[in-house]
Amino acid sequence: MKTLISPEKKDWEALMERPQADYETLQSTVKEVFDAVAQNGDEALRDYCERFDGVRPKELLLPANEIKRAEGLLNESLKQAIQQAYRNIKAFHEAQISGRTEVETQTGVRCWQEQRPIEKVGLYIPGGSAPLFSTLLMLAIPAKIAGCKEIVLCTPPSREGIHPAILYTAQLCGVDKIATLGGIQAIAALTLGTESVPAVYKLFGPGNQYVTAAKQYATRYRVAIDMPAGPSEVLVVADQSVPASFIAADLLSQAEHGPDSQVVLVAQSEEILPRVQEALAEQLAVLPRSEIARKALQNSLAVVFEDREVANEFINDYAPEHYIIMSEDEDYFVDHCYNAGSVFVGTFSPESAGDYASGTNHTLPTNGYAKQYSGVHLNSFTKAITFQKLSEEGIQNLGPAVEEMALAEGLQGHQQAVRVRLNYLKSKS
Ligand SMILES: NC(=O)c1ccc[n+]([C@@H]2O[C@H](COP(=O)([O-])OP(=O)(O)OC[C@H]3O[C@@H](n4cnc5c(N)ncnc54)[C@H](O)[C@@H]3O)[C@@H](O)[C@H]2O)c1
Ligand SMILES: N[C@H](CO)Cc1c[nH]c[nH+]1
Ligand SMILES: [Zn+2]
Repeated sequence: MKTLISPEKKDWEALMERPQADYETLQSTVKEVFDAVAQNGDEALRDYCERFDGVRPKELLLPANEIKRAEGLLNESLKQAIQQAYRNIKAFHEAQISGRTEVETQTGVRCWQEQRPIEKVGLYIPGGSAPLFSTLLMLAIPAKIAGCKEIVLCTPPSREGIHPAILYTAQLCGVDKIATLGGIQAIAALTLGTESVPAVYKLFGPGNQYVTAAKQYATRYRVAIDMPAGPSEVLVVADQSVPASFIAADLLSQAEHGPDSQVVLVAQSEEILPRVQEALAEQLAVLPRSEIARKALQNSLAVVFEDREVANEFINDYAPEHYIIMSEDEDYFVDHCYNAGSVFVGTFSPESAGDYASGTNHTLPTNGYAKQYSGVHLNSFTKAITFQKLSEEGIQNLGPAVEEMALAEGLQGHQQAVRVRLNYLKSKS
């Protein structure tokens, strides 16, 4: 980890940079795959599966009996854990159901807004380096609560097929359309539609830089995306009261996701650093994914700011995907947090709790996009539609103002739509 003591503000921008693959190479690969899928459908999907994942699936959509079979392959304690997570995530997302907003803006003019589901959605479940069945809970549960009609799931195939925990979770959530597709080709299939894979209206889910670039590219085809949810990251702010082993474990929990993950420690005192370095070394020595985590740590950062206001400004500028606050200044940092995907407050709130089972969603904006995007939530799966109904009295009350404004914009057709009604009502009375 690169260590800096009170870096000056002019140097912050460089510190905010996340590890990035070469943009031009990414874009040209994404375009190549989209063009091929547009032209050759399923056949192109099989070709790219073979090239990027080393398998050529015969059936791109999994048959229902294979999905059912997974239940028998999972041990009981894992099933219980998944069910516990399911209940918490469902409870938290059900609580987000927002009713209809209705206002009579003036007499006879009634306006209301309701959430209606996005009918067709595509869920991407990462599976390149770990089978993230937890992501399936995070996406399928709110999609179901929202009432989405068609839910299509894509996840990368391996020689052993799809991991049984992904299939079990899909069945638990009531998702039965599963395509064995990963990476750019999965996103292209869900965007363009092929013989086997239906096109959807909105794409959800995290992924590596290929997946994220493909989702951003997909928006040119009239498909929406949840947000750029790329390589995982965490920022921990800590003071000297926190056990170094907690800080190290939290940093490693995200560093182990991939070599392009980034973790940041904002220490409120320099004295913390050697203790954290020691704890990191100790924990890395026994971490099965230590090679990946070590690479991520090379792109990572420890900064010291003794002044909590400066620390807070740095944190909001960095806009972390996950933000862990372990400090006696907890209330200050919570109250002054403006840019973060999800916040973990206090010494006993490890980020892993939110990754799996506390109830919040783990599909979150990375790479500084927490400045403008929220993580996935229930209304990511809905659209707010507005309605209005004007009574005779309502059009009489509102009409003259609309006419006046339409004329001032030089739009007589608009004025006419009001005038014919007002004339009609006048002739009736
Ligand atoms: N932000 C979030 O909310 C969030 C949540 C969970 C996971 N994540 C991140 O998701 C990522 C998962 O990545 P992953 O790689 O394990 O799985 P993945 O499923 O995202 O990507 C695997 C796919 O990448 C494609 N690919 C690999 N190398 C390629 C190449 N050279 N050219 C073209 N395509 C290639 C392959 O098709 C493969 O199927 C991690 O970075 C993790 O940190 C983020
Ligand atoms: N930390 C990831 C989000 O960035 C989510 C995850 C799934 N499994 C483990 N972690
Ligand atoms: Zn994680």
